[in-house]
Amino acid sequence: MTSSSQTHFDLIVLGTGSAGQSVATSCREKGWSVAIIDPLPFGGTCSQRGCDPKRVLAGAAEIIARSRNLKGKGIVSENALDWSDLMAFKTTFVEDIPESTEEKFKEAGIHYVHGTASFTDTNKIQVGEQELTGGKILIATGAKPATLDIEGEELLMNSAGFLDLEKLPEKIAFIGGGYISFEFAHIAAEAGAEVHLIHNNDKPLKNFDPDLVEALVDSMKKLGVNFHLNTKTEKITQSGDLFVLEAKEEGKSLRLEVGAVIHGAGRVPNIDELDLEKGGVEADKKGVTVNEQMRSVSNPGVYAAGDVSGSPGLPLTPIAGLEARAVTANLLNEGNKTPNYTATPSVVFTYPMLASVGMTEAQAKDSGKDIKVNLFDMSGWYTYKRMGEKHSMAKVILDKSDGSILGAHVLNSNAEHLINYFTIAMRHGLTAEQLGDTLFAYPSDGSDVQYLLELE
Ligand SMILES: Cc1cc2nc3c(=O)[nH]c(=O)nc-3n(C[C@H](O)[C@H](O)[C@H](O)COP(=O)(O)OP(=O)(O)OC[C@H]3O[C@@H](n4cnc5c(N)ncnc54)[C@H](O)[C@@H]3O)c2cc1C
Ligand SMILES: NC(=O)c1ccc[n+]([C@@H]2O[C@H](COP(=O)([O-])OP(=O)(O)OC[C@H]3O[C@@H](n4cnc5c(N)ncnc54)[C@H](O)[C@@H]3O)[C@@H](O)[C@H]2O)c1
Repeated sequence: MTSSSQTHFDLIVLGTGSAGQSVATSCREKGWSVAIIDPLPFGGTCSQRGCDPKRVLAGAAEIIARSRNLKGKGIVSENALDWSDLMAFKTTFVEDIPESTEEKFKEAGIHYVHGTASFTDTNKIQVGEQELTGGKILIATGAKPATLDIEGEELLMNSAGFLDLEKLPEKIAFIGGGYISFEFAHIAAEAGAEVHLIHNNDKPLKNFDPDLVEALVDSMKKLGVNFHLNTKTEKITQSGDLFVLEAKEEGKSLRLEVGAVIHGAGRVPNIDELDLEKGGVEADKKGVTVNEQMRSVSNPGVYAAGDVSGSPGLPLTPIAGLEARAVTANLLNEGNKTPNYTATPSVVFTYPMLASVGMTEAQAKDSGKDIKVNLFDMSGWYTYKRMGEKHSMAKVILDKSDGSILGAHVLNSNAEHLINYFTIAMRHGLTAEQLGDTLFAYPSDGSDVQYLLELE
């Protein structure tokens, strides 16, 4: 580790998440002196408070759903989730991360500081009592739950709180109809809670295909999730151990008494504490304003990557990695690397899973291209029938002029795999004919792909 008296570094990194760690370690490997700062236990959101612990819980919920689908078709046992065992299992994935991340920094000779960083000048960072100067500075401070302007908002539990719940409340409400609420609502419902999902308009999961979202909502309603669309939460109060949520659902009063109200209503770039003005760093509500090389448009010594960057990339882990790799290349070679966002896949880890890559049908229609839309209910197809899946759909959008694949949208147990096949094809320019001509093992999810790609 570098001496604690050192105050100048070739690079100062703010944030130890996917983006920050990647740039810090790569630059250090090339001999740069690097400092990294974070106020929270090192390791960032995805591994400790996001994707990874979430998927451990979702994986168990998936087993329950899968066995229910085959009940009476060979499966007899009534499966059930034990929340505290599941949480203990989840903890095994996250508990070592802060220490192992810190150890990694130590071994690499990266100077690390626990604390909240802020700019004091264009190349100066204050953290606690220390002031550090950086040849270059990377802002990789991620995102945080948006402020909702609801009376009693301080009573909301955020996503990290849900992932740490020691006991699952019997009744639980989620505000927002996006990724977090859908994924957590599914887990909570499979674990036996009464679940309410409150969304402020009639389009939950607004960036996904509406036909497939409708089918997912139908599937979750059958599981017992209560959807409150076009609903405005007005007030949250506490009454003993319970929380009272008062809302207007399509003009009518809604009152819910629940054990927890979870914030799933959007995340915003984490910039409020950075004093960006002192650093001469421009930002807006999308995050730090960067050019195509991820460099601040107002301070050439500053870069941003991941959820905090105001780039066109979605706030997802693979994008944090992609942007970090571009920043590293530009720092090390003073080069001109721009992240290639072509075909960014995204999955909502419910069961069935909902996945998407490329254009939606509406975007493809607006593009003026000559398109073919292949929409299939696949629930009767062998792959899904043998697993007793009632909700299985795919929509693939093709460009008739050159046979290229413009978008793919899938709802079923294999959506995470199918979307990756489409992503490979779209990112590397394979046409529908070429993807359809690929040999996939039979019988597998891949062997269905050819039937989704008909151009005539
Ligand atoms: C519940 C949940 C589930 C998710 N699931 C998925 C998923 O399944 N798939 C997927 O692709 N994405 C998922 N995401 C999104 C994914 O976690 C993020 O896109 C990714 O973690 C962003 O990485 P990052 O490095 O930009 O930021 P982060 O990992 O958030 O790291 C930012 C770090 O900066 C630190 N920081 C903040 N302020 C300061 C400061 N002033 N000074 C120094 N450090 C600071 C923070 O403490 C944090 O550790 C999920 C997110 C959530 C919340
Ligand atoms: N599987 C994944 O990849 C995954 C999972 C979780 C989170 N994430 C990332 O985290 C980000 C944040 O997730 P999220 O689910 O909080 O946000 P989101 O942007 O996906 O959805 C939030 C929804 O809440 C609604 N909303 C906003 N204010 C509301 C209010 N007062 N009442 C009711 N509804 C309201 C909005 O209309 C919006 O559709 C995502 O954009 C995503 O990038 C990804």
